[in-house]
Parts: sequence; C-alpha cells; structure tokens
Amino acid sequence: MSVAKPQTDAPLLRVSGLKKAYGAIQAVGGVSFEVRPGEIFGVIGPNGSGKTTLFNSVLGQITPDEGRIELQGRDITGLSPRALNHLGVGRTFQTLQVFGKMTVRDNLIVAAQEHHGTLLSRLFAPADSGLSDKADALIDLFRIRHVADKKAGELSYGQQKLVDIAMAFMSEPALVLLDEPCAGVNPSLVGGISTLLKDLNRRQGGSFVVIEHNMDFVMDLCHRILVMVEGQVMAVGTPDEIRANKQVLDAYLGS
Ligand SMILES: Nc1ncnc2c1ncn2[C@@H]1O[C@H](COP(=O)(O)OP(=O)(O)OP(=O)(O)O)[C@@H](O)[C@H]1O
Repeated sequence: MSVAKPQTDAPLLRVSGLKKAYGAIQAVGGVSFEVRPGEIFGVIGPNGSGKTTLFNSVLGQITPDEGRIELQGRDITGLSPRALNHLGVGRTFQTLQVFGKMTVRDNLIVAAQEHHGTLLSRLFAPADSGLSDKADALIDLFRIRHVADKKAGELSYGQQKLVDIAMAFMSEPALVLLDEPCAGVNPSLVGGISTLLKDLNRRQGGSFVVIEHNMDFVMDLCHRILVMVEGQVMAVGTPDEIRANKQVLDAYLGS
C-alpha cells in the first residue's frame, strides 16, 4: 500500500534529534530537518560528515540511538526497509542494482514487483500488462527505448545508471532517497539526469532526498539543501542561500 498523496503542506518526512554513534565516533549528532511534499531535498557535506548514516537511518538499514523519523506524521523509526518500501519509500544505491542478464524492460517490471513476494516469485511472476505500460512510460521518459529489449549487462555504465534510477520510480513512491546518482557517471550525462529527475518530480509528484558530491548537480536540481558537517546540520536553505552562507563557504564549499 502506498502513502496517499499529501493534501496539506505538512512535512512528508520529519527527522527529529537523530543520533547515531559508532563506538566513540558520533556519526550523526542530533540532526533535525523536514522534507516538504513534492520537494527535491539535497544533503551535502564533506566525506565522513554523516550523510550515509543519516540516509541509512531513514531507510531502516541502521537503527538510530536516539531520535524520531516520521513519514506523513507516522512514526517510522526503526521500521525495516521492506516495511518502508510498502509505505511508499523507495531508494537508489551508489552501486548498480540491475540484473545484468535481464532486459531493461524486465528489470523495471521486476523492480515494481518488489512489493510482492520473494525474489524468486518476482523473477518468475507472469508479465503484468499494467506494469509493462508503466515500464514503457519510464523507458520513454528516460529516453532508453532503443535499448529496452537489450540485456542490461550489455549497456554502458551510464545507461545502466539510468535504468537503475528508473527502477526506483516504478512503484511511484511518495519518497525516494537517491544515493549519489552521479557517482561514476560521465560528466556529459549529469545534466541529463538532473533534467530527468525534475521531470519525474513534476509528473509523479513525490519528494526526493538526494546525497551527492557533485555540487553543480545539487545546486541545479534541489529546492532546498541541508549541509552536514561533523554529524551536525550546519545550514538548510535554497541553493542561493547555501551559496551565500559564509559559514558553509568557509567550512565546505570554499575549501
Ligand atoms: N559501520 C561503521 N563503523 C564505524 N564507523 C563508521 C561506520 N559507518 C560510518 N562510520 C563513521 O561515521 C562517520 C560518518 O560516516 P558516513 O559514512 O555517515 O559519512 P558520509 O558523509 O556519508 O561520508 P562519505 O561522503 O565519504 O560517504 C565517519 O567518521 C565514518 O568513519
């Protein structure tokens, strides 16, 4: 069951007082922020500033020591990734998750079937015409029709990355967390990924949280950006506000 489209401006995601330590290392030291319905929200910060730990806490991959995570007002702290997926939370990974021996179209269909059954039952499930239509719509949006019937493993890394991102959107999630969507991608493709994500955001209306080191990409794509430094929130604001923030410039952007 997916989360219904929000009717109000109440936050889609609210993170309050999140803390996670690894032994003596306070990876996330009391982080709070909100993501609004339909918002593309960037999370940036130097290496080791706690972005992944924050991300994995929201995604149920690690359990925070303290704090609360709410999706449309519902406490989702500590829920499993699978339970979150059923509530309409999707994600992409830094590393490709495509099945190399399956066609692009079948990869998309299998991704949507993630809501049902085991991996085996998903792989051998009968073709679903509704899902095929959805897959075709994304194939067109991502401009990968010319490779739709090719095995994903035969595509270039950049094309596989597009398939990988498209897979996260097959179930029309209310919230998608994108983990470094530009990592390893040829710079000539980066602008295209930004345009695609903006298009998807307009069409599907979900909220996105994006971790990314490519600053031009983040500034172009995101409505608001959170800057993390040493496990703390240094600033939250629009790209213009972040660019003009002296503390951020000194601690991060200017370095
Ligand atoms: N499983 C772990 N065990 C011990 N320490 C960890 C673990 N995961 C992260 N850390 C530490 O926690 C801190 C935050 O790491 P995290 O990976 O969340 O930062 P990050 O901002 O995502 O970094 P990067 O941009 O390099 O991916 C770092 O000091 C890191 O070494």
